[in-house]
Amino acid sequence: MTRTPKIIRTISELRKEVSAYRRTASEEATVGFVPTMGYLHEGHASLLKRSVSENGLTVLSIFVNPLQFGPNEDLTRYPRDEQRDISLAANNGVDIVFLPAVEEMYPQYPLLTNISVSSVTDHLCGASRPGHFDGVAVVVTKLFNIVQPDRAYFGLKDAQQIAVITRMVNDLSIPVEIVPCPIVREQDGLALSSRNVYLDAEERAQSLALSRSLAKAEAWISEGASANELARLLSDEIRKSPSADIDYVEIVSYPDMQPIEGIDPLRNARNAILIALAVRYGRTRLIDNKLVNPIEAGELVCSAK
Ligand SMILES: Nc1ncnc2c1ncn2[C@@H]1O[C@H](COP(=O)(O)OP(=O)(O)OP(=O)(O)O)[C@@H](O)[C@H]1O
Ligand SMILES: CC(C)(CO)[C@@H](O)C(=O)[O-]
Ligand code: BAL
Repeated sequence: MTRTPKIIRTISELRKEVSAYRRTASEEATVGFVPTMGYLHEGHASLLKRSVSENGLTVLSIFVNPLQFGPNEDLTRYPRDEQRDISLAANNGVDIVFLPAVEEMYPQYPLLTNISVSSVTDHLCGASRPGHFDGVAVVVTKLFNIVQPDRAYFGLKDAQQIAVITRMVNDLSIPVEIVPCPIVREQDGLALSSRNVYLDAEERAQSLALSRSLAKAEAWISEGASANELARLLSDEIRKSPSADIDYVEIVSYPDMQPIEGIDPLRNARNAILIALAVRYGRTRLIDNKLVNPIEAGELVCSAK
């Protein structure tokens, strides 16, 4: 569905548009929201399509949030292409693209307010990117306050992010339903990510080690691997790509994100388990994951509102 979206850069104008929609639309009409950092790809498009199919109004935000980048991370070189993003939004039926400048979002910088979700951030990206999820929690809360959506759509590629946001929304009674959406992959298995553009041809070829190792995980679990053995098998498989620099390979419960203890072999687990990877190729850090027993995970993570 093609539609020319409204391009909005200020909080006040965005609020005005969404209120006008709510005033004129029927009572059951809902607002769907897809927060992103732009440089959109088919993973983002899948979230937009889902929102457009489930809501009367879909708002896409594009904002590279400085609060969630560490001092040595890629904030300044993060890929951007506003015109291409607006075309992708139009091709997917988005009604409003919200494109605030940093000064619009954070007129008083640095902020004096922080939101810190504990425990679910102890491992994986929470441990390897200190402060990252505080920055995500602040910007997502701020965006929720601006857009006031009924539903917000997030990709399971960032599974820990969904766990953090769902817990925050439940803890703080933020009135929004969090909708987790499946990981979209290239045909050869690489999870789509804006950062894939950083990879040179050799790194791109080697990066298949992430999805290849995850594809083997189910067989290793059926064969009786424990969590530690599975982590070792995955790491050995990833290291077959010689430039891989493993940040983490972790097996945790989902969505509480705690190391698996007392379940051996892992195939005896009845609750959802997340197998999560972060691997560097040169200057590019890639993440990927696989949910085991995902039906339980779906029930657990969809509980907000
Ligand atoms: N391959 C994918 N499949 C499904 N959803 C995705 C995929 N990649 C990103 N998303 C989701 O899109 C939303 C916005 O993510 P973001 O703009 O950071 O894109 P990204 O490709 O993950 O970027 P990055 O390379 O910075 O990790 C998040 O909810 C994220 O989980
Ligand atoms: C949710 C988000 C847009 C917040 O900046 C970001 O973390 C992302 O793109 O996943
Ligand atoms: N999708 C994750 C955003 C980040 O890496 O900062």
